[in-house]
Amino acid sequence: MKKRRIVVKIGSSSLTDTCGGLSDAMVREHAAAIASLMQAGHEVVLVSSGAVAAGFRNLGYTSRPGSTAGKQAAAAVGQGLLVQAYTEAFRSHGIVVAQLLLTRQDLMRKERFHNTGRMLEELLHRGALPIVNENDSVSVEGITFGDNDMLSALVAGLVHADFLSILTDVDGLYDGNPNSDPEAKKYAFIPEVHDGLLKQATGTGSAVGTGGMRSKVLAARTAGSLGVHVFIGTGEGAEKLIDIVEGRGNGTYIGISSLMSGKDSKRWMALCSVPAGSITVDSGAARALAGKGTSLLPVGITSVTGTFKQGEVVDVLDEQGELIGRGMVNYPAETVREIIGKPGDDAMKISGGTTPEVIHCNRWIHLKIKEAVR
Ligand SMILES: Nc1ncnc2c1ncn2[C@@H]1O[C@H](COP(=O)(O)OP(=O)(O)O)[C@@H](O)[C@H]1O
Ligand SMILES: N[C@@H](CCC(=O)OP(=O)(O)O)C(=O)O
Repeated sequence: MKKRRIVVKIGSSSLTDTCGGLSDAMVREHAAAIASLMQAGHEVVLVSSGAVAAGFRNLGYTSRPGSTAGKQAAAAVGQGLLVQAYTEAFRSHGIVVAQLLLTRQDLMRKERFHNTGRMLEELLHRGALPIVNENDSVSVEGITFGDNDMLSALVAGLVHADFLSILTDVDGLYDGNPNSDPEAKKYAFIPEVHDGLLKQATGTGSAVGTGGMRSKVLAARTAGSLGVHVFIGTGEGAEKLIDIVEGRGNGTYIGISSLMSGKDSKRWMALCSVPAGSITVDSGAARALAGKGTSLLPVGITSVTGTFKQGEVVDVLDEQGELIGRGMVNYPAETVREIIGKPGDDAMKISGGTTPEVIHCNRWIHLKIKEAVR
């Protein structure tokens, strides 16, 4: 499996109950899921909310405080509790955690932006798990990130992440708030965020969260513009994040339309198959394959690696060696080598086959991940 850089955002509602206070069981479950991702070779940055929700009860509030001073005071208590809980939960997986509290100004100034990026790179390089939150206690009203959904999108852009997984208490984006509208229908895939979606996603959230679904959709739009694909939803158990990254998540995928909206075989080809080799194509073929309904012909192929058999899946690379898609081949590697660059009729004579197509368009998936790959 390709090693990816993944930002995981966990909302307050997925860490605490409505009365406030951290749920150790929830923290441990998230930690186990993140540990599985890291053990699979992925790099992870965690953006975790929960400081205000974890702290308000200890200060005598009966619900999440509304005032700025109340929120700042609750966060000052809760942030320590939050990181302590994560430190202990990750210790059992042998993972060192690092706390990073950011203010809007840290990303607004170019030098501080790059400095923050370099520090995150160093932590990732050392195998640590950065845990990011807004520095609520000192953030100045009016110049905050607004919510951690937007912070997670900006962090994903900052570290050039491939993927942002926003974990929340609802199993995806619906065309209305499912908590108040039982008829609301869920979106499985959304190619890109348009204004209509923003109207359907309200700012009404859980008792402990901020921003509701609207802030997640806005964050997904920002992440998309930074080349990061997004998942919004939920999951259970230690494998939930692996499932999400591999396309089996319980939620909504945004910005991976060509990757995810195909038939099951295409999804498998894109996400789970192990390519048996690769075929490099010239720029004309690369452009054609990006369009709809085009098959790969020998004339566009420039080189072949591996010893794949007929029916196996191969990576298709452009002239720069970037992955542009995957397909199931009609011919084994040795035959493809013989027909490289040949027109269709010649290719069929040489191969003895009934079709000139090396990969038929029905067995091809264009992976629009180029812009998201570091
Ligand atoms: N269109 C929608 N689809 C799904 N959930 C929605 C929608 N509109 C509003 N919501 C609400 O958004 C909530 C999640 O937001 P929030 O409480 O801020 O979560 P978190 O604490 O994880 O950031 C859901 O519990 C749901 O009530
Ligand atoms: N920085 C705040 C989180 C604010 C926020 O966006 O919360 P949420 O909607 O639960 O992700 C905290 O730690 O409480």
